[in-house]
Amino acid sequence: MTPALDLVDIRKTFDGFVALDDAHFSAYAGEVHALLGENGAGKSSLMNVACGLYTPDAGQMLIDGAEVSLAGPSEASARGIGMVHQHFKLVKPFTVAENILLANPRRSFAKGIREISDEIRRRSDALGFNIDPTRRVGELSVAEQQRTEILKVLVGGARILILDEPTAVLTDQEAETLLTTVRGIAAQGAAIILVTHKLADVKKFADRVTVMRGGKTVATIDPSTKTTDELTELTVGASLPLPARTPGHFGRRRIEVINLRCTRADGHIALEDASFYVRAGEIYGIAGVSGNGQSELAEALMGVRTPESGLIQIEDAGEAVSAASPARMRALGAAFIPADRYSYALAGSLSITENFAVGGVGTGRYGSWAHLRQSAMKKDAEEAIGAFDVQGVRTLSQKAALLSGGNAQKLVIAREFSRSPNVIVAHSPSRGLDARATAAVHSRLMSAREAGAAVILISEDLDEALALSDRIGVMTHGRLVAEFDAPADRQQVGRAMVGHV
Ligand SMILES: Nc1ncnc2c1ncn2[C@@H]1O[C@H](COP(=O)(O)OP(=O)(O)OP(=O)(O)O)[C@@H](O)[C@H]1O
Repeated sequence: MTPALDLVDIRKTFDGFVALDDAHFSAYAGEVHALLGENGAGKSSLMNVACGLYTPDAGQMLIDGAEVSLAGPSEASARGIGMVHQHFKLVKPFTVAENILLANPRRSFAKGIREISDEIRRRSDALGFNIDPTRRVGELSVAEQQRTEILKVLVGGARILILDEPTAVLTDQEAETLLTTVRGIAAQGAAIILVTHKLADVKKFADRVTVMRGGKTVATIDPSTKTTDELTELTVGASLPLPARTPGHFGRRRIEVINLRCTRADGHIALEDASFYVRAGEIYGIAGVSGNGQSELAEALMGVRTPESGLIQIEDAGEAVSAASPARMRALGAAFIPADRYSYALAGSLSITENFAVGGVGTGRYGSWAHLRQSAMKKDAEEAIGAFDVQGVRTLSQKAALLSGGNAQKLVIAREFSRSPNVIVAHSPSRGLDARATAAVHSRLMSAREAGAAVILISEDLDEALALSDRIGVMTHGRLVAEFDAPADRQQVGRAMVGHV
């Protein structure tokens, strides 16, 4: 059989840095082929070659056995290659239908917005996506935006579908549904490439897996022949368990959220009467199917969304801070790890040093705004990058946007933890991280808890929430419907997440 997509000896360098070193990869129609590798291994770069975003320095690309040289992403799309990127490429003020129109001009202009909206509804229903084509993308949760991206490439007629970490933001149930759907799409003749860090998904849903390390392909195997530990070892070395739970020593209530209410721009109530507190030395997990108010809660806590009513109180602040700016929240000792790091945590066009030091500028640590002490900024950034193992940093003046997804997240985490915060709001903090980096983030959260910080962990990964949290609140439809003390029963929490309390 001829592969639908065949990448042979692909080499790609960036300013002399070798990101892909004779990498190879092939995918057949009808298969789900997973691509594994640690953060910075070259997975996204290889797939960016496949979808016409990067031109390789050397190597061959074949579609259905015929060599092609893609002029750009639109040629890739015309040849049936569709990629859903880790960081979405949607226009937030536009509706779902407008975004899909924009991405598929040749198909959709002939059809018009009404027909495209009908097609989106039909496909969305068939896939169980529940996406309304008339909603603005900026009002959608991260998971809903991802479903929109998948619909976008399917409407575009993709038959070689590249999904870059599609389950990173989904709950078990959502991930299971999505991957089952994806298997169905493969069974109908598409080649599915699944870039992921989730080994359980690879074992359950992939027919083959290719592992990359340092820009090279190290193996292509049948995942059912390996255990999860063996796959981890092949990817990042020895497997790393979650940190052992130490008994909690809880202090006073450090942050309290009282009757918070937020309404989305479309009039939907996103948060209703949300109330909870977190004590010093405690991790409070918020579990829930994404799109149930978690993003709005995180935004309100970060100070980027003004609640309609309710309070957020931080101990010792002497004031309720429900409408405080992010700067004020930070001045009160809060640190933020948002789910959407490129919208809220990093300025991609600024350098690594600038992104790292920005939080400290207001404190006077780096001199005044007019006379910034660049050397001190660089020194701190360099130390943090070493301590947090941010890889792929060629120079500190390199733009943050050029880091791989996982390493960009590590940069955010390095900056936020370096301030010894007393309140931490972490939303899907291990999203896109490989096993080693995930373990490092988990142990950082545990150490912050031991140092007396109050941690709010909003996570769509139930295992992560269960392993780390001292108490877990479950959100559905914008309300906290149940609360469990550790050790919480997985089944019970799962039932509460789908509305059976
Ligand atoms: N446009 C670019 N310019 C400069 N360097 C780049 C560019 N794209 C990727 N790189 C570098 O190439 C290396 C491989 O990155 P890539 O994004 O392919 O890794 P990845 O395996 O997808 O990682 P992750 O799991 O973190 O997403 C990284 O060191 C990254 O910084």
